Amino acid sequence: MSAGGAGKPLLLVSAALIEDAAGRVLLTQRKPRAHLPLCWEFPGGKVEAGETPEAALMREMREEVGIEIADLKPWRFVSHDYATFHLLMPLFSCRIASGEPQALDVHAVAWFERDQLRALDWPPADEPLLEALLAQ
Ligand SMILES: Nc1nc2c([nH]c(=O)n2[C@H]2C[C@H](O)[C@@H](COP(=O)(O)OP(=O)(O)OP(=O)(O)O)O2)c(=O)[nH]1
Repeated sequence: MSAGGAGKPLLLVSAALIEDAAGRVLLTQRKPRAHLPLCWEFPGGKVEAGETPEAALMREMREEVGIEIADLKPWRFVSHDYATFHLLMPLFSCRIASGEPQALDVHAVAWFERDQLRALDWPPADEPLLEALLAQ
């Protein structure tokens, strides 16, 4: 990670840490032609102009996986330098208030056991989040 990066756009993305009663984690898989193709990641997306990070996450969860979320609490964030932009991504812990996750605008959606998480392909920015999650 670099502390420089002058001139690169800052991208603000909100993401969700959603666990079920058994401790499984809900992840989405990126599309084959997206940046970081087919990586598994915390569901979420870009915060649009005029939106709060929380409102953006609620919208993205509706659009991408068809669920309503509640009890959003800031959990961790990452600040990661990608080649063409700098990512600032708050990860909110939250719960599903209604709906069953479906792959509406993602390649796939699935629940994973904690011991399955390390074997997945993740975006590089997510490494510290994964470690924090597995450490708790
Ligand atoms: N949702 C999410 N994005 C992540 C994670 N880790 C990570 O590096 N990213 C990056 C990948 C993308 O470059 C960026 C999210 O942008 P995106 O293009 O997928 O967001 P979006 O859903 O708003 O997409 P779009 O409407 O522009 O197609 O953040 C993560 O855990 N979850």
